[in-house]
Amino acid sequence: MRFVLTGGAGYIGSHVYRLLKERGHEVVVYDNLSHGHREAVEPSDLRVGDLHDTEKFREVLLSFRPDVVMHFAAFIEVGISTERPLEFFENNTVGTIRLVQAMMHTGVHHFIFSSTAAVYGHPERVPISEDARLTPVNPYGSSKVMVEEFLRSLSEWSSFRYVAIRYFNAAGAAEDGSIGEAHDPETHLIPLILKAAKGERPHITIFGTDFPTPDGTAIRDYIHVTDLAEAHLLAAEYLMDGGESQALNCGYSRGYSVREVIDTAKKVTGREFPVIEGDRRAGDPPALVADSSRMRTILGWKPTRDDLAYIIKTAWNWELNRRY
Ligand SMILES: NC(=O)c1ccc[n+]([C@@H]2O[C@H](COP(=O)([O-])OP(=O)(O)OC[C@H]3O[C@@H](n4cnc5c(N)ncnc54)[C@H](O)[C@@H]3O)[C@@H](O)[C@H]2O)c1
Ligand SMILES: O=c1ccn([C@@H]2O[C@H](COP(=O)(O)OP(=O)(O)O[C@H]3O[C@H](CO)[C@H](O)[C@H](O)[C@H]3O)[C@@H](O)[C@H]2O)c(=O)[nH]1
Repeated sequence: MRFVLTGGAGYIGSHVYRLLKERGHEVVVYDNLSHGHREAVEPSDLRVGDLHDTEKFREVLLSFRPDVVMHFAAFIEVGISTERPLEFFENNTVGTIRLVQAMMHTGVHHFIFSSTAAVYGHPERVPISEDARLTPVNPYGSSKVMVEEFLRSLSEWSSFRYVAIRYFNAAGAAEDGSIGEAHDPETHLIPLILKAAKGERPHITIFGTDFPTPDGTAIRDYIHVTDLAEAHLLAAEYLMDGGESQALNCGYSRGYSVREVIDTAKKVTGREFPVIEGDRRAGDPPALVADSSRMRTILGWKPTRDDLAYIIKTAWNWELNRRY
């Protein structure tokens, strides 16, 4: 198959890029490199361009003629979204509508969208099924819910079809350590713990020890980025086989607390580092765990890396030998 990946020079997109190439597919990455890394992609597969440059994106679609567009490009930092909400609606919501317009005008009708567990806000029940109410609690989550609603309606009234994958917490790195997570600023738990283990940061702070969870710290469903990448390929095959539009959760349906993640990281790295107990981070829900049965049934997704120690081991390998 032929794929265009927006945001393919970023963390998750570059792992999907790698998987698709390994499986023999043809891939073009469209990324403005605002947060991505040139080194993550073969130079001949990279087109540097912005979501808002509709002309340039149309040219890429017309010259490359993809079967499927996978759309990773977005602003991702929840905290920044609460300070600069407009930028998130502009990049994540308006940017996606412009992109889909260009697709429709050039006859490309299959779309995979990077959605997020943040669409659920503070869920009433855990594990969370796709039928749970979408009540985002920050502009980042709202920007993604608006896109999902746009996609749902568009696909009802046109030949456009999509899979929105609601990622839970993507983590880990390619097994060979050649690509991995490199956000700036980095706010995600596992890379921050590993920077403390490496001595690059003085400590790790636990954001909140008074949550209604067994050890008082927040629970998340950490999923290895390569299992997440597999879900994208399955979703593309599903659409190419005529599958209907869907929004699907992607997680292991198993949660770990912040303390459990820190303890596992200490074992995996063999390093001790200071752990500080701090206040809750604004807006953090106590527990986000996916009910991923729909994805397993509809796409036949069978993750093989459901092991927190393995996830941290690959992230540690990357952290010690980072190329970018
Ligand atoms: N990392 C997670 O745990 C997580 C969880 C849920 C959802 N997501 C979603 O997954 C997607 C990828 O996340 P990531 O962690 O790989 O982020 P990332 O920042 O590493 O990658 C995003 C990429 O998009 C590019 N980009 C941003 N705006 C652009 C624009 N206007 N034009 C062209 N390129 C642009 C950036 O340069 C970057 O390479 C995002 O849509 C994010 O919302 C991520
Ligand atoms: O220094 C830190 C960093 C994080 N945490 C805690 O660790 C957990 C995970 O935090 P991350 O920042 O790694 O991830 P989030 O769950 O906050 O958010 C991530 O996953 C969400 C979906 O679950 C969204 O998609 C979001 O974009 C993405 O960043 C949270 O309880 C957070 O409070 C700490 O205790 N200390």
